[in-house]
Amino acid sequence: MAGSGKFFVGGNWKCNGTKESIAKLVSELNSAKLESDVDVVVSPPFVYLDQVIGSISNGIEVSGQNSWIGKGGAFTGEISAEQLSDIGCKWVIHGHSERRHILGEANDFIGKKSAYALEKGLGVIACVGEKLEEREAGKTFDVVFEQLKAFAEAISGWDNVVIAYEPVWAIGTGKVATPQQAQEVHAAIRKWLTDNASTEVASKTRIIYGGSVNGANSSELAKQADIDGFLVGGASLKGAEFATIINSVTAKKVTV
Ligand SMILES: O=C[C@H](O)COP(=O)(O)O
Repeated sequence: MAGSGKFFVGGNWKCNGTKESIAKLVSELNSAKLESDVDVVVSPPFVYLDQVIGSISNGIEVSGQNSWIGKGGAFTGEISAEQLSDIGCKWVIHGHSERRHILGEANDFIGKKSAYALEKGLGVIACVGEKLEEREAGKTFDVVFEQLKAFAEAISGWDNVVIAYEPVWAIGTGKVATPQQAQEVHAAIRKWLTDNASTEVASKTRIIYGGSVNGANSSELAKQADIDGFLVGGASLKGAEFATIINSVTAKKVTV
């Protein structure tokens, strides 16, 4: 079963940029010619969210890169879902491998954060993906399903959730998963959704790929039946290249 949701492309700017470089990137994105049938979301560092929200156009929405597990208060260094919403963010990224593996965020903690953000009206980009040693040990599906289960146990439904499959070995390494490797896991995630949620959820939920996506490989990846878009890191910092990735939806239209 292929996905039926609108193509979705996220740009995760991670901990990059200055006021000046971000103004330039936003201006490139505002003037880019983008296909209309794509949901486009960019995720700047927290300190630049307001700048981007106040200047971005072209139908592009804005996401936080993280949010706190519950209501705000005495949690130094954290940002609450309410605060993201208050300044005009529509989305938040949870479960990114850099937070799982560098900052030690655990499955159940991530699931709870997502549940809270969804309750507060944000869409969640829910990231899953295996490390190289897990892939080599034949554990890719076990790891990914365990991560999905933690989201499923915490949230009350998959509406407003986009699942990002990001194999850790492909992130920022230039080592992209082949279209077949990505398709295999995306199809397995969709089957998991059929078995653990419903056929309708499986069909509607966007499953996007992340890990060294660029303007040269996005079309081949987009042609895969179960790849409904991308979560892009490095290449989303270049306006023209990010536009090429967004517009790779045209490769999808030819094949479906
Ligand atoms: O969130 C985005 C991913 O971590 C991919 O990053 P990358 O495109 O730089 O490999």
